[in-house]
Amino acid sequence: MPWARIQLNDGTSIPTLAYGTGRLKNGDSVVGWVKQAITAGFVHLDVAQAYANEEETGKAISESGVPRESLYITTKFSGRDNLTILEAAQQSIKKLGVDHVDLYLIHHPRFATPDIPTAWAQLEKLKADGLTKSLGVSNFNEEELLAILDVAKIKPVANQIMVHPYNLAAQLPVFEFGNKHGIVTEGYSPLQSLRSTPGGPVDKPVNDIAARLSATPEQVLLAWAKSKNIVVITSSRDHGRVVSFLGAGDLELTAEDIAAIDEAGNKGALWSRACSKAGTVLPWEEGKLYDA
Ligand SMILES: NC(=O)C1=CN([C@@H]2O[C@H](COP(=O)(O)OP(=O)(O)OC[C@H]3O[C@@H](n4cnc5c(N)ncnc54)[C@H](OP(=O)(O)O)[C@@H]3O)[C@@H](O)[C@H]2O)C=CC1
Repeated sequence: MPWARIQLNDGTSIPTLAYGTGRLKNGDSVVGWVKQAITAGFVHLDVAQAYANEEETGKAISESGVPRESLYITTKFSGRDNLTILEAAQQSIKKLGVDHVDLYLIHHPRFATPDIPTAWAQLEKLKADGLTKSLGVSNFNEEELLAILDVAKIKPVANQIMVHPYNLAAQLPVFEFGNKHGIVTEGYSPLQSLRSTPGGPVDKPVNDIAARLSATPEQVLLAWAKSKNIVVITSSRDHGRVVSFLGAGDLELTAEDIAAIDEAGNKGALWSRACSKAGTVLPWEEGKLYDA
């Protein structure tokens, strides 16, 4: 099954692969990178006020020639420029050159000011005013999600959190809480192990599976994330990678493949924690990735 869409609790659906603009800097190049992703076939764009490239993303959307209604656009309130949630959403929409976004997230609970219930009520107003189709959050834990569910007239559809093999176990409680309450998990930084921890325990199963399936390690990691029934949020400036990420939706990992990556990820996380307690730094630990 290629990258499909999954149903959200408000009756809309979301494409399960997204192209994120978080690492895209340098003005004009951003337009080219985002356009390249849209032209290759990415239909879901993940942007944020904090990434400071909504305008370039908007330009890429318009230059791509792909109709707005074929795209799924997420942006986030990141507490920048002393704007209220309403002002920030209006500004983002204007910069993106659209009349509404598909999903609006609170980027981090620390931006839910003065408190989570008040911020959530402001998000609900955005939906009532037609500025966004769906509402969600990012980097929220179970307690913070509960603070919304306790008051929500409209439930969050998604919680965007970091998901890669080394932190899956640490993220499972919030992931399962989401499942229980109909909140889809979006997983960002699926390629973290390749980027910042080369040589870690996950590499061997990932490389073995990639060789067997004539795939790249990146594709295997994306297929692994997909197997968890989450929305996968990745990115690349490289045309070949962009195309290969789209193709990763067709990779068929076996239950054994998935279990081997899970196991190596857990082992890596545990090993990392034990070593950091003992004061040893492993080569693949550089970058302090293990947010577990
Ligand atoms: N809500 C939140 O708080 C956060 C949300 N996000 C969202 O998720 C998106 C994706 O996050 P990101 O961490 O970039 O996702 P990934 O883990 O998928 O990493 C993508 C990056 O990895 C690089 N890469 C790919 N393959 C390799 C390799 N083999 N070796 C080294 N580097 C490689 C790519 O570089 P290249 O361009 O050269 O191909 C690209 O910059 C962000 O853009 C943002 O939209 C991210 C972080 C936090």
